[in-house]
Amino acid sequence: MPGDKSISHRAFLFGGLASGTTRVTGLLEGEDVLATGRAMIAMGALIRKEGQTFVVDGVGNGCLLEPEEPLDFGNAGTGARLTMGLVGAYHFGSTFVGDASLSKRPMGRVLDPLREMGVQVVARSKDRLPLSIHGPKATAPIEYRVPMASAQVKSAVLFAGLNTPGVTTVIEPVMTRDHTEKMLEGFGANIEVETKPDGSRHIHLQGQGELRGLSDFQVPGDPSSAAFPIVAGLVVPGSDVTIENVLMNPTRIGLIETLREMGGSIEILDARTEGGEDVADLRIRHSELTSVEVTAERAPSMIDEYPVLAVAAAFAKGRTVMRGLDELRVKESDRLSAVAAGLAANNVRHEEGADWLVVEGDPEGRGYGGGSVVTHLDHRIAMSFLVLGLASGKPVTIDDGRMIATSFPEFEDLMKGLGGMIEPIREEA
Ligand SMILES: O=C(O)C1=C[C@@H](OP(=O)(O)O)[C@@H](O)[C@H](O)C1
Ligand SMILES: C=C(OP(=O)(O)O)C(=O)O
Repeated sequence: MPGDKSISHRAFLFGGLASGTTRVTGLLEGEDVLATGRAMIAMGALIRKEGQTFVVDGVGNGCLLEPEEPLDFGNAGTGARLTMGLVGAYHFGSTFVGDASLSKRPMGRVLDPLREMGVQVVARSKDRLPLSIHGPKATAPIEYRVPMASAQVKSAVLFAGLNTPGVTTVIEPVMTRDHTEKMLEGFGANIEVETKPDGSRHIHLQGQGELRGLSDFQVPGDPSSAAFPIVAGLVVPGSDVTIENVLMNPTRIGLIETLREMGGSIEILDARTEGGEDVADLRIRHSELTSVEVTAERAPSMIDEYPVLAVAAAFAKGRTVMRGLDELRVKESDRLSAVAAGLAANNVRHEEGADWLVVEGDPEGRGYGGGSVVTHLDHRIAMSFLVLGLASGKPVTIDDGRMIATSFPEFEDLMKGLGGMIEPIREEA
């Protein structure tokens, strides 16, 4: 599996900021993560590759350099938002640009807390890219309650807190992926996490402390990428697939839990801890799936996996109901409507609501396929519908597969290696 995308972004950010050298293995070499690496280089970090290891020489906390050119984050929401937090606490200017998809996504969710800390923002319209930010002489520490379930917002405020005097506190009402907190601790930051009786988490970070590079940082395989061969293995008759080295952090395994509840045969082999994270190998066998109701509480632990869950649901007996999907509307595409449109184009019965989706499955799927899916520059829409095509009666076509390289550059080869028929139709130059 390619390295986890969330952890890979953070490996460049923390490694580039720490003093000393961080050696990272297993990093995802996808376009999104590489954009974050380039941004850190533009601000003074040195990054080189030795064999399979990325060697990152950091600048030291508080010592980033002003970037001379706009920082281009391409398709990468995580990279752009976390870096905005990071540079917001520096008394210099930086400009953020991105592709057509990223330029439509809301940035106000990270800019609002940064403004509270004293950061100036100049955006052409409604806090969308392209935009420029400039930090004050010293940012003011804040206590910030994250208004939506978002690890990116939580992390952006914590990154800003790193170069802010005093204690920055982030309160998250529901737990989201905890990679930033874990890595802050690993890199030596002074951080304390309290879980309150109501389940909310209060994260306190003492600013301006030293971060130290890590001599051996390993990025485990990405469960959000593993989701595609997992669902393919469950829905394609005759499959028996083993996927090695998958991150099993409890904040990331909602899809695996849901598919097991649907009757999916997913065996957890050799569960172990590596570099402070739970990791396992997974054996997946073709299964008869049954519909389930997926509650809104599960959304944060599988937020990027709903498009491919919808594909699994298409082959499950009964009506699968998924609730609490409002955040899907602000991803690389409006994923809720992109999924609904892709299902409609390929004869899968479904209903779309403001923040819910119902998929009515057909385990045989003979009538499925034949449609063309509009991906809207969204890698997960592209990969999900290619998986639908693997088990459908007729082929499924996607309009553009190039974005797959943002998170899973090996996708086509890996799926073909498993026996999947994926044919690129490339236009002659
Ligand atoms: O923090 C992260 O690495 C991510 C958080 C999630 O976004 P939100 O914070 O917007 O939920 C997720 O969708 C994204 O792919 C990666
Ligand atoms: C939402 C995603 O990424 P990002 O927000 O980093 O663009 C994703 O990878 O599914």
